[in-house]
Amino acid sequence: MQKASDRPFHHYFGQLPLNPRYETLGIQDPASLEGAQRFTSIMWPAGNDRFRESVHSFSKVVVELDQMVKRMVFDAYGVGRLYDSYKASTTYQLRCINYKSQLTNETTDVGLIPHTDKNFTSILHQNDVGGLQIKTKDGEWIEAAPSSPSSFLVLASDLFMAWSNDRISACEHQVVLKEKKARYSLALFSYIRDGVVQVPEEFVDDKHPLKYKPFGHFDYLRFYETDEEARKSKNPIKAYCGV
Ligand SMILES: O=C(O)CCC(=O)C(=O)O
Ligand SMILES: [Fe+2]
Repeated sequence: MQKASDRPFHHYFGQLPLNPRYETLGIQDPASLEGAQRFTSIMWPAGNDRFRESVHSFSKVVVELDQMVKRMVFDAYGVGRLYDSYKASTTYQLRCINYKSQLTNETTDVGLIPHTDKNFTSILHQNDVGGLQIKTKDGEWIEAAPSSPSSFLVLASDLFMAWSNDRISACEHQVVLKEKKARYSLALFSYIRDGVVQVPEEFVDDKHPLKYKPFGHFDYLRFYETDEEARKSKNPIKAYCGV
């Protein structure tokens, strides 16, 4: 397998001791023709137009959904003025995820252990094999069953929480594999490519003191990737840049 990205968390993952059934490949900038082409040429040096077209057209639509949701949230929180510059510094990764149906002597139903994502937003789409669960604010796990085959789930991740000075919570989720079939899902992750992530001044006042220092998104990912303690922490983004 060719390592095709120097960005943290943009490469292949699989055979992880905590998540043995989870395996995923990341496609960088999937909504651009160049991004879809770059990945396709790595996997199929002789070309695969159908795959490239599917990645590109799927990602374009899901990126539009991401932008629409974020614009609504920025407007609702009174910081619509920041949306365009935020959008200009956003980059995307599409992760194609496979949960193996069975491993030899495999007994675990763990697909993915409980976590929050380390990006800004995640948009998830799963096949007919369910398993995604979301933790409510009361600490209860609920099934996130799609209402139709074309359902998408938009989750706020660590960056959305830090940027909003904790007004928005990062969504804790996990995958529990109850069926014997293979499970496939697609996750579009958004990242801040340039500059620092900073809490807007509108979110800070006497009642809401600043909770996060300005930080770079990829610096946070590198910290998380290399720091064992950070990965064990209940709230790694607070450990990284909490005030
Ligand atoms: O497979 C899913 O539905 C969720 C994937 C996920 O949470 C992740 O890759 O971070
Ligand atoms: Fe996740």
